[in-house]
Amino acid sequence: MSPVIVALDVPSSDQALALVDQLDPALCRVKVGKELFTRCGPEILKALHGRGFEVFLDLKYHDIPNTCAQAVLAAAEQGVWMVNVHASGGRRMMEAAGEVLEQHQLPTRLIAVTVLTSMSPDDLQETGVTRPLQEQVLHLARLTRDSGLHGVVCSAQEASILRDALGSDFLKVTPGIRPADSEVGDQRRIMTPEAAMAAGSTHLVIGRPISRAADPGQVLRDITRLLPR
Ligand SMILES: O=C(O)c1cc(=O)[nH]c(=O)n1[C@@H]1O[C@H](COP(=O)(O)O)[C@@H](O)[C@H]1O
Repeated sequence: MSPVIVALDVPSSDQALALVDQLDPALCRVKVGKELFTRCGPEILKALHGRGFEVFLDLKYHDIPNTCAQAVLAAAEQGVWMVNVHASGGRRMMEAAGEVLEQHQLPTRLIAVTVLTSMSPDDLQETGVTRPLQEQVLHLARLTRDSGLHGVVCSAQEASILRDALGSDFLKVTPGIRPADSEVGDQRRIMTPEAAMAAGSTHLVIGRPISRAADPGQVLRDITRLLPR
């Protein structure tokens, strides 16, 4: 299966479906995030599943353990392939979320966001975290692994450090992917698709470079061609 996950960051179901109709489910999974889900709700998941796509529901839950676990359960019961929480919610929150999936024998992959790829070292410092950014990512990734989750969201710039520390099987889902000629936008820790795979990313989240392209299907095929088989 392809490591590419296309972020469907568009404001309507019609736009999301028009976009995925240009994508081949053999070449990517898709990600539904806060904008699309808040506007369209679970119906969009059904529509994407019906078109043969595996879905990463990216709502980045961060709440008390019970609330977070029940939200993860609600997501998994809709058949999504992957769901995420914020690692900064802590061990008890992550353990509760993992346990509820186990109790219900649901196969959904559960991962945790370490430090958002839009954050620079200065942005992180400003939140009161004083250790270097890569150390904070590693710290939260260890906590995530020790809490029993399947992997993390991090930037590809940290992927090799996490691969060395936590192994290749621990998922490293990396947004902030930018093909050489594309706009950086609000991302701060970026890498090209091929460099990210070489660094140890297991999955590449790609949004605007595909969704805002004149021919999203062609950009996806071009990226796929650059990746190891
Ligand atoms: O959890 C995520 O998917 C996520 C975490 C993170 O640290 N950075 C990040 O960009 N994302 C998501 O990944 C996507 C990146 O989109 P583009 O910047 O358009 O490629 C967006 O949908 C973000 O919400």
